[in-house]
Amino acid sequence: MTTTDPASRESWSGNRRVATDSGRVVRISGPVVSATGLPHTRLFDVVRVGVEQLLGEVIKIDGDLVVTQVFENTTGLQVGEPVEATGEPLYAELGPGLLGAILDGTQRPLQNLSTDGALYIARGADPPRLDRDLRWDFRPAVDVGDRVGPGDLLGSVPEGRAIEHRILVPTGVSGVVTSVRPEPSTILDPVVDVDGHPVAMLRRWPLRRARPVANRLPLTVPLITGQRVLDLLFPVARGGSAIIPGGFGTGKTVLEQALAKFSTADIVVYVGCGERGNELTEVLEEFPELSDPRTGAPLMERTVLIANTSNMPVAAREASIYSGITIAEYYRDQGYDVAMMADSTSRWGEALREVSSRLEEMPAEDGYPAYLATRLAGFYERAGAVTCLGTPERTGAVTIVGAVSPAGGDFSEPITQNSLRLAGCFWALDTALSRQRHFPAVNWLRSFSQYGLDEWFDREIGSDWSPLRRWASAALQDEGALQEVVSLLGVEALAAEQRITLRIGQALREDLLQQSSFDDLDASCPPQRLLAMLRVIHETGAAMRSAHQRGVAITAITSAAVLTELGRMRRWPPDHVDDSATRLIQRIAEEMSSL
Ligand SMILES: Nc1ncnc2c1ncn2[C@@H]1O[C@H](COP(=O)(O)OP(=O)(O)OP(=O)(O)O)[C@@H](O)[C@H]1O
Repeated sequence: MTTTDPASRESWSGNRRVATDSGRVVRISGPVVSATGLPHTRLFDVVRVGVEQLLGEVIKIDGDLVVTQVFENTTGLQVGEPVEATGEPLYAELGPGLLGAILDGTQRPLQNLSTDGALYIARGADPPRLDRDLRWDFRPAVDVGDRVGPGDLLGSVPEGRAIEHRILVPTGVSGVVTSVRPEPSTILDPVVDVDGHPVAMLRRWPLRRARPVANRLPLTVPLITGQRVLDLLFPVARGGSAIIPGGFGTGKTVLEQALAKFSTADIVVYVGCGERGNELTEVLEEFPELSDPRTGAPLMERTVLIANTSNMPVAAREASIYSGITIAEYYRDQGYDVAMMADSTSRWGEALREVSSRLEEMPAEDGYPAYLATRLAGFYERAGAVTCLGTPERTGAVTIVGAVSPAGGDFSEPITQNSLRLAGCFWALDTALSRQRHFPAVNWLRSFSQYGLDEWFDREIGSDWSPLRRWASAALQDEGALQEVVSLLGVEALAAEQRITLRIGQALREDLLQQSSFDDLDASCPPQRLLAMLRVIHETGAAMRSAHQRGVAITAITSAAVLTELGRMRRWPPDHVDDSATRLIQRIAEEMSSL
């Protein structure tokens, strides 16, 4: 067996928290703690700070002064207390047992949820990130004598009902399989020997480094979100990225949660970053109750929740983002389609700003550090659809959806602007729409998607998808322009043809784009149903125009009682949408011709 760097070996075989260096605290400024006496310590090495052994990470080295950010509350910490360096960067522990977990930013299991909405974990606690005692039914995929290399499939264990957890050969390991143990094993038990060296199921990956892949693939398949406004007008690619900027209360969290529940990803990693404790407790209480709309099994069986509330130390927000994306990459490498939701990336940016100001760095725009753009880019660039390393050949994807909370809903602020340049979709939430209770409050004039997915939709859903999508988009734009005229001059100023456009725009907005996340029947809409609804609205426009050409008065056309039927499309029985659409198109045509 060959291993590259033994210090970064991924195959874990025991707890080896060894202090390589030991110094003293000389300065404390909130989460930023400086120490001396750590001459061998490197940037981003993990440190244990104070007598309570608080978890931290080196973020700056200035001569013999080592500056760290501490992921736990530093209240009570005193100058002179010891600081130990471990000589290792921050790692994620990866292996069976991750799915269904509820973790803090540094991947510690969060067990105690209090009733007042706060989440507690004892300071300095260093529990195993994954259960060391649980036995998993390892099913080998290799035989003695097989030659294996990084990323090759060694075997799998069932994790929940939906996911087969694939155990891969760690990076840096290659050779011939010399023994296989097809038996119930803990994550630390060797399951395969390669050239006589044991390989267990647990992996350790540094959080800040993207994982190697064989190949990045073009993004040609959508991640179906179940949200009509997104799938129709601003679809996100599987392996792409999207941001949801929106002012206070515009529906970012509700939308992120809807995506976590209903998108077509195999696995969801949901990171609640710096949001209010009660909001996150709601998520933590609600998710375990939910069942997977696809399999009926508990949704948590394919979900990992990372919670980092606003009352937790700011530095841990960064760790929660990196933990989330590393877990997402881990399942991607197994060949899964993973979606990572981050709510909210602004709170991470604010944490960077706070730490940077305590470091007395030169601030850039709005007080954010000059490296804000690079940090955000490093995160969004970890999205992608890839051919994974190793055999059998498999593809996987990580799609990132990041909420952004600009103060006062002002999209010109640095986090929105920097994220906008990086993400392929911009789903702009609009305060005016949310005040009108138009949800999801995605503004169809300001949002965009850069992914060309028409070909997929035309092939897989219906060949009229892309023409109808273009028609709907143009109709909404035209209606927007006409609304301005109406607000100045009144509806009477419009020609009959324009009043039909106005009514069709209204149908698109109210009967198609609006979708309540709290309506069990309508919270998620498959694309086939969406297309059927769109066809009906399109045909309604045609029927109204032909009535107008026959000389029917415009007020009779736009106020025809049958138009209220459009509002009932969302209640169609799921199995008969095409029949329901055909019947409604016929009925509207008949009623329009009887006017
Ligand atoms: N898709 C939706 N369907 C129905 N109601 C919605 C939807 N989205 C948002 N709402 C309503 O808007 C409220 C606020 O939504 P949410 O908490 O997601 O906003 P937010 O942007 O995350 O807020 P904050 O800025 O506080 O983080 C919800 O409690 C709900 O009443």
